[in-house]
Amino acid sequence: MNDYEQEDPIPQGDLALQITALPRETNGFGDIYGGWLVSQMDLAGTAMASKVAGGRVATVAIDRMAFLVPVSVGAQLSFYTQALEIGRSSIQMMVEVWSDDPLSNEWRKVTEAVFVFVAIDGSGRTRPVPPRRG
Ligand SMILES: CCCCCCCCCCCCCCCC(=O)SCCNC(=O)CCNC(=O)[C@H](O)C(C)(C)COP(=O)(O)OP(=O)(O)OC[C@H]1O[C@@H](n2cnc3c(N)ncnc32)[C@H](O)[C@@H]1OP(=O)(O)O
Repeated sequence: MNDYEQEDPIPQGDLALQITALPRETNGFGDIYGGWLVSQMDLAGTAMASKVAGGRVATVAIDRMAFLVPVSVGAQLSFYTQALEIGRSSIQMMVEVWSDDPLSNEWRKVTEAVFVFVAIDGSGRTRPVPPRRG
C-alpha cells in the first residue's frame, strides 16, 4: 500500500469549502480538470491558513499532490483542511478533497496535497504567525 491509498475512509480536518463540479470545468475527456481542482484547494487552504495567520498569506509551495480518482461532472466536492505544522511564518496545511458522486452514490477521497502558506504583511514581507490562543 502506498502513502496515498486510503487506510481510513474518513476526511481529516475541518470542512473549508463545498462546491459542485460543473461541465465548464472539464478537460477534453469530460473529466473535471485537475488544475481547477488545485485552484479550489488553494482557495480552501488559503481561507483556513489566513485564520491561523491572522491575516494575509501567500502560497509558497504545493507538496505531495496526488490525484487518486477522476471527478465526474455533478459531483459534490468537499474540501477539508488540517494544519500539520506551524513554523515561524509558515503553515503546512493538508488539503483533502472528497467527492459525493450523485450518479454512483459514492463518497470517496479524490485528491490530497500539502500546501505551504506563509504569513505576509501588507508589503508582501514575511511576518511571524501569531501564537495560538487557548
Ligand atoms: C493537472 C494538474 C495541473 C496543475 C497545474 C495547474 C495549476 C492551476 C492553478 C493552480 C493554482 C495554484 C494556486 C496558486 C496560488 C497562488 O497563486 S498564491 C500566489 C503565488 N504565490 C506568491 O506569489 C508567493 C511568492 N513568494 C514570495 O513572495 C516569497 O517566497 C515569500 C512568500 C514572501 C516568502 O519569502 P522567502 O524569502 O521565501 O521567505 P523565507 O523567510 O525564506 O521563508 C518563509 C517561510 O517559508 C518557508 N518556505 C519557503 N519556501 C518554501 C518551500 N519551497 N517549501 C516549504 N517551505 C518553504 C520557509 O521555510 C519559512 O518558514 P518558517 O521557518 O518562517 O516557518
